[in-house]
Amino acid sequence: MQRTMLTSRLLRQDCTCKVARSFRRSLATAGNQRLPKPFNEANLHYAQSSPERKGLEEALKKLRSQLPVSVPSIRNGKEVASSGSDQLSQHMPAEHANVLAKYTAATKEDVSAVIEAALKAKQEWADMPFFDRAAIFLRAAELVSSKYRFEIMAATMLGQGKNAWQAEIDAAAELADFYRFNVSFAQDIYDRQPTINAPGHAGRTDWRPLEGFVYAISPFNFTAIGGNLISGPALMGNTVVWKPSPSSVYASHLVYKILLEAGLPPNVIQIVNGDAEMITQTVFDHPRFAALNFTGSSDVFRHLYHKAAEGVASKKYGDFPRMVAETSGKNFHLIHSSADVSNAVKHTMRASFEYSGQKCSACSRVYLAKSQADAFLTELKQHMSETKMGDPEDFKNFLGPVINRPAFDRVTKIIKTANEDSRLERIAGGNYDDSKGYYIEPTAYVSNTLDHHLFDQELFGPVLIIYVYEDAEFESLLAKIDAQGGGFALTGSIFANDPQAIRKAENQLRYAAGNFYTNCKTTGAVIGQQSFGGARGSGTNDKAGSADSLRRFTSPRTLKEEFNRLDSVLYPSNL
Ligand SMILES: NC(=O)c1ccc[n+]([C@@H]2O[C@H](COP(=O)([O-])OP(=O)(O)OC[C@H]3O[C@@H](n4cnc5c(N)ncnc54)[C@H](O)[C@@H]3O)[C@@H](O)[C@H]2O)c1
Ligand SMILES: N[C@@H](CCC=O)C(=O)O
Repeated sequence: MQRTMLTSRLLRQDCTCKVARSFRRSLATAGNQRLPKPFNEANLHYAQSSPERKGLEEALKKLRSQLPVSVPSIRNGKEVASSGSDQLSQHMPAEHANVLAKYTAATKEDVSAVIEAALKAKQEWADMPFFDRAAIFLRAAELVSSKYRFEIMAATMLGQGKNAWQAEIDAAAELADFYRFNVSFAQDIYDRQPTINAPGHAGRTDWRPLEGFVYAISPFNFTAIGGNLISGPALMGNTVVWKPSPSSVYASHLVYKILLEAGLPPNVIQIVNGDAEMITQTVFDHPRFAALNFTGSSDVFRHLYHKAAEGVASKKYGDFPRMVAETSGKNFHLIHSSADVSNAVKHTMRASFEYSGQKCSACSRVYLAKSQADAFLTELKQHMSETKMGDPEDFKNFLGPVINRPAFDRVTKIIKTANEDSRLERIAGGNYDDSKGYYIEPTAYVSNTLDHHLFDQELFGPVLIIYVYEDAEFESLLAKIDAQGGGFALTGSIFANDPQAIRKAENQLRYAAGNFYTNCKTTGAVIGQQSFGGARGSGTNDKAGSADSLRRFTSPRTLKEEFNRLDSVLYPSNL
């Protein structure tokens, strides 16, 4: 009897608590909520004896002491230990004999189960108030920029071969920026509501998530890009299946772990590693495949577009899947006769050789005015001979290795062929060494002709090709710059002090770059300041780091309600 009374008291209490909780929730959600204004994470500088350098060194030491780390698969929010014969490894580009991480390849059955789990998780996630969804990503931004800053940077340095500065601007700052700014971009979209209603009418827009699941595929070269490809669609209420690059498995796992710690419910985002073709085929065979969010090379995207188009043609999918992609570039610096040469050289050094040219935005073709050529080339050669290359953990090194064996073989083959090419004069670099890591010297050639295939090929390594033009040919050159570049149109810069030259370049190169810069380099777009992406062969130009990109992961529903009744079938003109 006593027990029954106690139980019913507890039940009543529980009930009261639930009511109180739901009352609090309804109080908390009454009124329009304004999320905090986003801000760019301030960069730490890692100067000698700085606390951040010490913190990073400790994180690197700790990670080294744990190698190889085991990356578990996470299913239903729980870790499944790596095991069995389907084990794969992520090697370190600076020490290719060493394994950074071991992980398990997903089977076809795993991928199917992950898709079903994503579809199951979807309703509850989409129903969660936006404020609560956003709070998870804002919390994650804080975890990235504080508790996990050095850990995720260390993973990016050892795994993807970035030095401290490159890891800082990517895995710490840009990742936190993506989370904070995406929240504000999502808010902008939800705020888009009809502003005009006829008397007695009310209209609304319901920014629905897509009907189905989103598939995200990320490249190796930016830890932050993976974080963005998944967080944008998820913020808009979608669930996401994520296939990271095999060369960034460990850093991607940390990105995911941080999101789970920040409160992301199980299965809202799930990682599948392994055979890219099989995983993608399994995804594309599913009728609820709703969107691809891809960053990587143009050729891979073309292949994926083709596959998805086959599914569209055979009416496999409920919706026309959204295809969102940021891909390759063949980016240019155009140096005008009025340019500040020394400034142009320094920007070119950074744009072409930072992170060994492995940025989609890297400058890999330069058009140089003849009157500036001596000064430009002399200073460029000097910087190239002084620049230090080596272990990314050594803070003095400006550039490190390229990512893996295929990248090393591809770029060194380009160099070997170029070294033999009588149309090209090698002005610096040209050596390479893969005895320990995949190291390629910063290399530059001056071409005596504009009609060289190196002006049309994405190199994705520390190799630059330069053409010296007659100052008087500036205007006719613009058409050539526009026409070459391998059909890509990602980033480009003009260096000039003559406003007419800047205006002409800006106008005539309107479609040659999605991000066009004046007197600064082609790399280094900052989230919230320069949204990023290009058209032509460089992608769908939905602009990473903008509301436009998040908008692609919604399917708006228009609602209208009338408050008056209709009194007649006939129009006034019928009477
Ligand atoms: N425009 C941008 O914002 C941007 C940013 C970063 C990188 N990139 C581009 O990415 C490339 C470098 O990155 P990468 O080497 O990781 O590119 P990649 O195209 O080789 O790989 C990108 C992703 O696609 C996957 N993939 C490869 N083949 C596949 C297939 N057949 N089916 C399904 N998935 C497949 C990879 O596993 C990886 O996850 C460069 O071309 C660079 O310009 C572009
Ligand atoms: N958004 C980066 C490039 C990302 C591609 O690799 C930049 O602007 O440099």
